[in-house]
Formats: sequence, structure tokens, C-alpha cells
Amino acid sequence: MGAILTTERLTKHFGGLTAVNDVSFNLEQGEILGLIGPNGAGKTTLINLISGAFPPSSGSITFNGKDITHDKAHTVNTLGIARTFQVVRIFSRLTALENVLAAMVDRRRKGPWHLVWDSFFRRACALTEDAQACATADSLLEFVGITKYRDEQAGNMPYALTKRLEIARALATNPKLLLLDEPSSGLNPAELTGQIDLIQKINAQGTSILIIEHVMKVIMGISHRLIVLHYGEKIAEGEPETVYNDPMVVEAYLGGDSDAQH
Ligand SMILES: Nc1ncnc2c1ncn2[C@@H]1O[C@H](COP(=O)(O)OP(=O)(O)OP(=O)(O)O)[C@@H](O)[C@H]1O
Repeated sequence: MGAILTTERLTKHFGGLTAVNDVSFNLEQGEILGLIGPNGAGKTTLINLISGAFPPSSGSITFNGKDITHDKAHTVNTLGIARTFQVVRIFSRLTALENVLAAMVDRRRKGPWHLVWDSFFRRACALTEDAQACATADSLLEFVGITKYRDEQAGNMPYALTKRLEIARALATNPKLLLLDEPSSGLNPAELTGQIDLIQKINAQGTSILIIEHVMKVIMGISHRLIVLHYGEKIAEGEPETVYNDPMVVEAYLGGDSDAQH
């Protein structure tokens, strides 16, 4: 199928600190690629670079054959890359439906008056022109399993379901590549299983996924391949079982003071 994402010698310095150092990898079309490494290894920085949150110091990023190295976050999103965050980012005073609609409005780049959330969204679903948007938002809520909370303020939703809402918001931009930053953090075992099922369901629909995860059960269970960062450098890449047993990885990450949750 070929790579949907390629980084070449990607590097990011923060002052004297090199958070990502000379990292090259491919993410294949339709793949779930796991990104692991100890705290501070550079995982979130790598996702920030790919999603256009800030530019790399050097190196390049190619998405779908296009150089996106210096594209800003909104452009990257428009091209088909969406992300979630380690700490959930949703609008707690908007309902679940409004949260998804807001993500769709962002994507459609409407004028600023569309940002007057209260007046807009209360009427949105009643307007014929936005009926399609509402139908899409409703189907996304159903897809991630939170239809019951459609008209609840997101701030009142259980934590695990806010993580699903954030995924629904990312899917609202219709991504070809989804970047998930610790989608299982803070979830109990039953919720973990549900999260794994959801990620696999998204992938089964053809969306490629790059996932950062500390919960080994999750990352080993769903990744087609793993890459490992350590002090900003890629130290291993390959089949999950092989990487998991790589002595360098055991030494750097899975042994010692690792915070990996088995
Ligand atoms: N905006 C920033 N400014 C300065 N330093 C930063 C910035 N973002 C990250 N860093 C530093 O870069 C290094 C890598 O951080 P990063 O958050 O990417 O690691 P991580 O592997 O995602 O860690 P964790 O698993 O704890 O989330 C750390 O030393 C961090 O303090």
C-alpha cells in the first residue's frame, strides 16, 4: 500500500534540550503504529511536530506524498491528520453534540460568527442547511458509543466517555491519519477493553493510526508495529513482540524505572 506518513531525520530542539533527535520512520497506509518510550522520551513532541503544533528544527515530514514540514496545525488538519491530547481537550460547557459540531465547523472554516456557540448550536439542528451536519455528528456520537450523552454538558460526562468524545471530535474532521496521545490513560480495565475495541473499529474503517500509550496491554494488543523513543532517539522499530523483547528496549524502557503499566 505504501507509506501515508514519512518523517526523515526529524529533530526538535528546545533551547539546549533535544526532545526529538534525527527520527526517521514510515507509517504505512492502514497501519496502527505504536509509539512508546519512557517519560520525556519525546513522544508527544513527535506528535506535536506531525500535527503542526510547532515546526521542527530540522528534518522533514511527508503526508500522502505532500511535504507538510512547515504547515500549521489547521492546514495539517485540513489535509487529513487529526489528533487527541494526553489531557482531554473538549468544551466542558457545550453538550456532546455541540462539541462534535464545533469540530466540524472548525474544519469547514466558517466565519467568526459561527463561533458564537450558544446561539448557533441551539438553532443549528433545526436549520435544513445544517441537518446534514447534525446527522453526521449524531452518527459519530453513536460510532463512539456516547449517544446517551448527546444533550449533556460534556463537563458532566464520565471521564472515560470524555475521551471518546474527544475521539469523535477528531473523527469529525474526517482524518486519514489519527494521532492518539495516551487514549487509555486513567481508564479502568473494562473501559480499556472498550477503548481498544473503538480504536480497532476506527482502523477497520481505513484510518491509519499513530498511538502513544503507556499501557502495555493496549499497545501490544493493537499495534501492527512499534517504534521506541529514548532521549529523543529512535532505538527500536518492528513487530511488537520483537521490540518488546529487544534488550536495548528492555534496558531503556521496560526495565529500570519505567512507568509502563503491564
Ligand atoms: N514546549 C516545550 N518547551 C520546552 N521543552 C519541552 C517542550 N515540550 C516538551 N519539552 C521537553 O522535551 C522532552 C520530551 O518531552 P515529551 O513531552 O515529548 O516526552 P514524552 O515522551 O511525551 O513524555 P511523557 O510520556 O511523559 O508524556 C522533555 O524533556 C520535555 O520537558
